[in-house]
Amino acid sequence: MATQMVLLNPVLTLISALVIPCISLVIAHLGETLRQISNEAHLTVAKLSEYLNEVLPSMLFVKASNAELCECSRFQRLAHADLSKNLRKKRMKALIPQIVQAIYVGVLLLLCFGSLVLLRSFFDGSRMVSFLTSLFLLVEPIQVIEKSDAVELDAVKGDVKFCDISFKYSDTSPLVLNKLNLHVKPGETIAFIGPSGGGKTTLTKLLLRLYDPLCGSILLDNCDIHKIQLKSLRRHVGLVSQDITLFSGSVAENIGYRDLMSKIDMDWVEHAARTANADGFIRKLSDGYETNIGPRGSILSGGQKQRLAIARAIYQNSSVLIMDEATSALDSKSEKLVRQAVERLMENHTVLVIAHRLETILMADRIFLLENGDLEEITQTSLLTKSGQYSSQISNEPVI
Ligand SMILES: Nc1ncnc2c1ncn2[C@@H]1O[C@H](COP(=O)(O)OP(=O)(O)OP(=O)(O)O)[C@@H](O)[C@H]1O
Repeated sequence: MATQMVLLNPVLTLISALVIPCISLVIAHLGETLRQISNEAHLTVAKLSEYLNEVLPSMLFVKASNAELCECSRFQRLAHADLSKNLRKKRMKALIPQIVQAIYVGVLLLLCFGSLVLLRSFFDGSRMVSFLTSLFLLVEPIQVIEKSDAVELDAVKGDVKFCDISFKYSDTSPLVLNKLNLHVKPGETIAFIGPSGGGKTTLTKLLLRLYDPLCGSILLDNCDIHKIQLKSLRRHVGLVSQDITLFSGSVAENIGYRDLMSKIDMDWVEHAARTANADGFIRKLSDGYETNIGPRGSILSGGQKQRLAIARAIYQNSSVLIMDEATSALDSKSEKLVRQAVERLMENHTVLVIAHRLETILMADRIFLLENGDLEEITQTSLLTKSGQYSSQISNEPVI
């Protein structure tokens, strides 16, 4: 387009070349302003939800302390701050395309007018239209500031690479991870052990892109996770969390959580439950797979909850699984059923497990000690000889 413009009229092209960077600067400035406003809006909504999470479960205490009015006004203050920040964000979002378009139209009109007045003699109408069209097509891509080139991954083998990863939670806090490198091959199970606060959970949070590393990159099947659509990344990387998040709703809805907004595949739900050793107890519930398990799965035992969480991971069918091993005590029969389910899970997935039980650690292909931001591979033998040293994190007993 630029060549075409030079051929049509070099003088006007020169003028346009001066104008285009100015437009880019204005657009970049608007984008930066929007980013700042968005950040502020995220903060206010975070404060509001933090407040609600704290106060709603303490309602009994609030009432007993006659503090309803005080809490009501605190809520109103936070809600109002959130509302005004979000309205500002919406206004800015709506305004930016209008401003950009107004600038384009203004510049085009200026160019039309200038060329008519100054160059009428050697710049006819058709050449003029051709020039302006070329200019428009040239400038158009500048506008795509919000378009993402993130890719969607269809199938993933489960190859994960952490390359020179460093991370800290804030500018003032110390490094949690320090130039850490790890290559996990497809189908491998890696156990992470280490002292509390060593950074095991943080490492897995980076893989899920809950946080971005300070430097370094994480690759999934050799594709930088920054370049993968977040939705796609989290479809391929599943999480079985330690606190076992179950929701009020039917067993089927909890297992088929991934498809809650579409159609849950009941055959696949039952397959997942069978693989996770959960089918037996589910069928004994009053309504089988349609039984409502109550808030946070309150009608289920600890072991049943764990098997349901594993069934959900199997249903999700992610190639990579992050498992933060639950530490709650189970009786030996239940413990065996859970262990079997975990073993089956490990068969078909790349698994990164934050392990607390010695048995789980020994099931892994490789074991890594994460301490003071560094990762050190240790063999089973040295683990067993050193087990006294890690005894606060590892136990043969189900409880740490
Ligand atoms: N959201 C957060 N903001 C600030 N610091 C955090 C946050 N989460 C964790 N940390 C800090 O980062 C460090 C690593 O925490 P992390 O949860 O990754 O450790 P961990 O090895 O998983 O510990 P544990 O075995 O006790 O779960 C700790 O010092 C912790 O205090």
